[in-house]
Amino acid sequence: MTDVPLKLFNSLTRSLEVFEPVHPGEARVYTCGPTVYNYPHIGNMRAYVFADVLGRTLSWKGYKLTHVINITDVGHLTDDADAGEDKMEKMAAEKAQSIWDIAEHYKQAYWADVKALNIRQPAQWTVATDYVPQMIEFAKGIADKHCYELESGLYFDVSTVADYGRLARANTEEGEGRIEAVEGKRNAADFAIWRKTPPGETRQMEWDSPWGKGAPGWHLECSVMSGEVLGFPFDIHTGGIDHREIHHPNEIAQNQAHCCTNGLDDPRNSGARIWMHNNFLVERSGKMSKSSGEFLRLQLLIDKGYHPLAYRLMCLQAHYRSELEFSWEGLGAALTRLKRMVMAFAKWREKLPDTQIPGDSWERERVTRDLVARFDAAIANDLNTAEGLTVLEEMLALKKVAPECIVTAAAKMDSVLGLGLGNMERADLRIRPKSASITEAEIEAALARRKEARAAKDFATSDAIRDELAAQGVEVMDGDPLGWEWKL
Ligand SMILES: Nc1ncnc2c1ncn2[C@@H]1O[C@H](COP(=O)(O)OP(=O)(O)OP(=O)(O)O)[C@@H](O)[C@H]1O
Ligand SMILES: [Zn+2]
Repeated sequence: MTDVPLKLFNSLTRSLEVFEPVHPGEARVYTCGPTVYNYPHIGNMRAYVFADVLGRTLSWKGYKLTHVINITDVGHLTDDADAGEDKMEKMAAEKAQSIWDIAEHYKQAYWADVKALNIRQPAQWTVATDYVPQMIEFAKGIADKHCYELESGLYFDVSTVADYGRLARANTEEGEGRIEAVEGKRNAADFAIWRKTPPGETRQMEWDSPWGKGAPGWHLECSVMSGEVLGFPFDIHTGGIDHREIHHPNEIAQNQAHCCTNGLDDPRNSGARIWMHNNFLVERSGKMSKSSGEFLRLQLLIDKGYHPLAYRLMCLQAHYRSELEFSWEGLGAALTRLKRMVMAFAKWREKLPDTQIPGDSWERERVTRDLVARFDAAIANDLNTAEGLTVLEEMLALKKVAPECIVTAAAKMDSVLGLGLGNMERADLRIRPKSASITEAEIEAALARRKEARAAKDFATSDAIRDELAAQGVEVMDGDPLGWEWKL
């Protein structure tokens, strides 16, 4: 069944590669986590839905997965390169709160979204500020050969490693034109691995180091946390497509320097074998961003009555390497599709015999075996979740198949998709929008009265109830094929 080799798109080579684990039978994955200076927008969450599907796929393929996601609570500047202020310091100043409080609040908010989207818990969440001593050690190890000191910090000289910027395929001479000119920098693309606190200033977060009081650079953080927990080289490093341009090339440069110093002599040792990137969720007006004022949070979707897993499904409908445009209509369509799947699955579940069903029951029938194999081939082809979904739907639409075969095969497919079909009822998908003035219980009570009136052929009362509900924004849907009866 799981014998189709897993192929993944490696951004380093810009090609599909068969996954060959560094450690037989294992898969070690590092995902760049959020900078917890603000709520994540749903675009950010696309990056974690993608990483989650990757992890689930590796588990499906039988690898023992170790997944690490970090929490950045220091060092990420308002520009990915060396320009601007520390995002955390800036927000703390704006809110007149301590950075630690800011970090805690937004980390919890992020975790709430992770849970709502059925993103599995990684083996470890690494928090940047817990690893500062290791970051200093790492920097000390590469400082002599690869770095130089300026007034503002310790800088990495990108000309000291072979083939810098190959991930971005950027022209390093121009440094993409985004890198702030710092007096004394040897190459435009050189970056700070340690930022000194300017004389006369105190930062809320600062540590002593051989280069003076200061804070680690954002790129250093991810090199250190990934190497510490997973060991170089590990299998897969993931992040959003923007990280392909600056953050990950800089991580790679540091990893190369570190690995060479530590006897892993290949000058192109990038730290991770495969680098994978999800494309952006965009709005009609452009890339979604929380730096630009109003932004879409998962909670806003819920407040408007959309189940968060409809957003997960929306992500799965697109390939992770394609841009995905967000629209409310698209989200509504995803919710309807999810409802259909949940209801179809529930129908099969109702038909199950009372006995305990073995998880491998799907292997008994040819049709479910074939469909699981097709699902496997889709997912093994660089995570083609869109096709995986249609295979699942095709199976749920079958007739005259033993229900235990369908239910176990669907549960198996859902272990990759993560839609939670097994523990959802259609009523769970009906969320009352925050703006609604009427409660679900009130709606249900009104509908029960209306049903009685109709049974008694009292159509005047029945119509009056419908009109009352309409006045409160509730649309009664007689004969709704999905059996939803009402919507707000
Ligand atoms: N619109 C988007 N669609 C998909 N992924 C995104 C989008 N914007 C950011 N990401 C990814 O989300 C993850 C978390 O990013 P992070 O917390 O650093 O947010 P950010 O870069 O400060 O956000 P923004 O720049 O949108 O304000 C990263 O992997 C990043 O590449
Ligand atoms: Zn990172």
